[in-house]
Amino acid sequence: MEEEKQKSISPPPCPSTVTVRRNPPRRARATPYTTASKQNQPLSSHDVPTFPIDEILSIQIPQSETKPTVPESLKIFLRIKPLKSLTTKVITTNTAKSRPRNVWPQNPSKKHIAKENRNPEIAKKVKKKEEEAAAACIALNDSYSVTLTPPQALQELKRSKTEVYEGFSHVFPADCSQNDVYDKMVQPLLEDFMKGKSGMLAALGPSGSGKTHTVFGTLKNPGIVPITLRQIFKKSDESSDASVRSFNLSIFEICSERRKGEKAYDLLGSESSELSVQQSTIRGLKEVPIHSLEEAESLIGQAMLKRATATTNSNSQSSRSQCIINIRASCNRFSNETKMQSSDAMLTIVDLAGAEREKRTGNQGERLVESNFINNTSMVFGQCLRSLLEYQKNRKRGLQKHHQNSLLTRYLRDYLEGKKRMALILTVKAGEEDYLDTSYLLRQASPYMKIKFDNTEEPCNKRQLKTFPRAEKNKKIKLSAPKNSQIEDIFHEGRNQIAQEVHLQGKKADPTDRSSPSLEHVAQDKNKREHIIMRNFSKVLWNVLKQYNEKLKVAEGEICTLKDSLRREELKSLGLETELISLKSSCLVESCIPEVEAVVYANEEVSADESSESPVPSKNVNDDVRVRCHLSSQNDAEPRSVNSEENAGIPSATTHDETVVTESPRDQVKDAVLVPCHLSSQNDAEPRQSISSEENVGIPSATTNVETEVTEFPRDQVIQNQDDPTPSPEQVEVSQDCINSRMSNVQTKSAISHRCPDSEKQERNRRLLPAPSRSLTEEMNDLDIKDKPIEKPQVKNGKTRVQKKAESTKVQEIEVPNPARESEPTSTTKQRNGQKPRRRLQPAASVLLTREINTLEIEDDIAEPKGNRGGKKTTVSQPRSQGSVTLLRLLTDNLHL
Ligand SMILES: Nc1ncnc2c1ncn2[C@@H]1O[C@H](COP(=O)(O)OP(=O)(O)OP(=O)(O)O)[C@@H](O)[C@H]1O
Repeated sequence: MEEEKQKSISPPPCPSTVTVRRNPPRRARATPYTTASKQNQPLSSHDVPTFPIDEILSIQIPQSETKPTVPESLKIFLRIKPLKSLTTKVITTNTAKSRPRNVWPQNPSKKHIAKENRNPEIAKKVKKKEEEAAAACIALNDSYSVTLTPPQALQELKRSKTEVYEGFSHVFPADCSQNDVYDKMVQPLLEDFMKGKSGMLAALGPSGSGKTHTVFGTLKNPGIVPITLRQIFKKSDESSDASVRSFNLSIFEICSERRKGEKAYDLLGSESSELSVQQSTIRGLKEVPIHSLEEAESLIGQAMLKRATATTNSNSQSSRSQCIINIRASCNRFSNETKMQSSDAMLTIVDLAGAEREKRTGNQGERLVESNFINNTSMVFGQCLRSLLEYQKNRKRGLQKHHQNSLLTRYLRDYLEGKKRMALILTVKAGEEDYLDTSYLLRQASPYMKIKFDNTEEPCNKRQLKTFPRAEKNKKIKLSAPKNSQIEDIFHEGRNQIAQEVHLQGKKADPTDRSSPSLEHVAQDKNKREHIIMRNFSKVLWNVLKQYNEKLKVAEGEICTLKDSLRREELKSLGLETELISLKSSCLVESCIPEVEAVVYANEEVSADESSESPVPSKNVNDDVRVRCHLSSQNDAEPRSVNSEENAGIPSATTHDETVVTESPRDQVKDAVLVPCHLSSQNDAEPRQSISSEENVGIPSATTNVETEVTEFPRDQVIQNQDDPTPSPEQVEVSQDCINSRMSNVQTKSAISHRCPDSEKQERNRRLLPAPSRSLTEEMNDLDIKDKPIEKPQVKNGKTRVQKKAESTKVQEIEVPNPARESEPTSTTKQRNGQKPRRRLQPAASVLLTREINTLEIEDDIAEPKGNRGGKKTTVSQPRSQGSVTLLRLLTDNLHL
């Protein structure tokens, strides 16, 4: 136990071997202490040196100065043009003839000026006058501020006072050289440009203030463009990386043409070098590669000769256009000097046309139009800068899009939105007469100094991106439903677009061109665009299908409508046919008065024999009565002559009789009474000795509807008809026979109402009965035949349901609309709701038949409601035997009644 305790307390023994890690080699700097200890004795855990904290703390680390990054402000320079008096007066005193100004190439008159200036006397005079003149308008305070003094006249009027403008990046006095301007203003921009940063420099000022002189200069006194080019090539020569950069020069101008708006012309192109302008993109601009200064200067001279100039009161060679000079530096490979992959950079120098006052310039006509365009462009340019300033003060307001109002500002959009660095040089004239122009410019432009470039983007090759606006092309695909041919067009257009893009991208995807997108990016873009095109195509297809679906629905609706109209037309034609038949019949009747015209609607089951055997009641018809008789009968055939098998299931006949009685207006014929008589009879079997009860029972023997109608008829026709010996038509005979025969058999009424439409039944409510019928009615009245309510058999699903009545006698429904006949016995007629009494007429044979049937003690009956026009119903119950009921059921089932 003690040994174990000692082991646990004592430290572990040192290993015999030490592994030295050699990869990666980490060797601390040897200190005197460690080297000494190493030399003397080996290391042990007790000899570990203490951490040299005091030594470390004693080391003084130089504090790095972290300056807060101040956003760069817009640099505004001011250049004061030498007084006009200085040059002109000197010229006038020393030269007899004034020569026109010529900016490029150099004006030779200036040589004389320089020569005269060498004369000390003259120089003194000039200097004195220059100082006097300068004091009159603008005075240089220091390199960054000026004092503007109004002329004496304006001071007296107290309309204006002396103002101090300060904060300029630099103020160039009148006697400054072009090189001074370059050094102070252009040099910093050029350095950035050579590092791959784009920049813009613009000259602003009233007409004749020296913008063009500052930008282009003269041959002997070159401006910032020639000096810049010189410096570019000088730097390229000095730099070891000169071979990796190439420069291109492009110059174009924007001017206005009457009624044509703004136009852009390439000043390095051929004569007809109008450029196409699309939004902020100028297409077709010629970029000339420049390899030497001479080449560049030659191109500048060429462009200046092409530029639109004109003589005005302010300037003998006044620029009438906005001139833009682009120097593009493209980097071919990785730059050792900048240690970064440079991209294309653009240095843009703009010589704006000077704002003009109409009074001063005296412009008219074309010059005035130009002047308006120039002033407008200057105004828009200023608006853009002001709105940028306001936006930077209060970013919630948003940047107003003034740049859209002119082509120049559209082109310079990135600069005017503060995305790229730029510098402005204001050129002013110092004469008293120039006070207003100078004051206006300084007041307008001095606030621009507060514009910051804190959000400048890294230089990007926007021009290249603009060359193929993909988004715009995609927008052209309409999502509305086009026609079929349009779909194909869109599809092919999309395909062509993809092919075109791929072709262009393939061209751009040159491995030597670092600014072009990679091949992978191109492929992704292609897939994306293809996906968008296909999606749009499917949308279009879907819309077209929807349209066709709607059209199909409309077509179906039209088909239904046409079918309906066809059905209606068919019904109409049927109605017309029926009318024609009735007209024909009426014509026949009229010609045969007092003939009786009867139309018999008989079923196929009506046997001809039965009809022929019926007695002819023609003589019973009143002479002056026209009778239209529709007989519908249903009979179960003659029981004696037909065997049981034949009778079974065969409805004998259904007869509808409709008799129209026309009454003479003179005589008011008493016999001719308008008696709508509706007789429905149904008789089952005849005497049972000849037919078995099972076979015959239930067969509806007959249904007879008799309509009798009495109408007025001319007397003449009646007489004529009386005289007419023409016998009654066969229809009448048949109908009368049927009436007689059926009435003789009618004790019950078959309720096969579904064979006759309700309308027909209603029409048959009014019937005219002939004289025999009336007598029959009287006789039947004597027999105390009681009317029973007829229950209409309910037809459901094509089947007839026969309701049995306990008590039934016969069916008779007689309407007596003629009040003259009310006095006749109508005891058996049930009057309802105070309606007109009806008279029932039956032939004599029916009385006998009734008597016979009464003796048969028929138990069952089949009720059939007989509605009339007044909605009255008379029910008649008929007793039926068991057999007849069964037979009737069989018949109805087989015939689908
Ligand atoms: N700093 C200067 N030193 C000497 N001459 C100057 C200077 N500035 C301008 N000039 C002369 O003034 C005249 C008008 O100058 P310039 O044509 O450059 O004015 P501008 O502002 O371009 O006028 P515009 O807007 O009408 O074109 C020219 O003859 C030019 O040589």
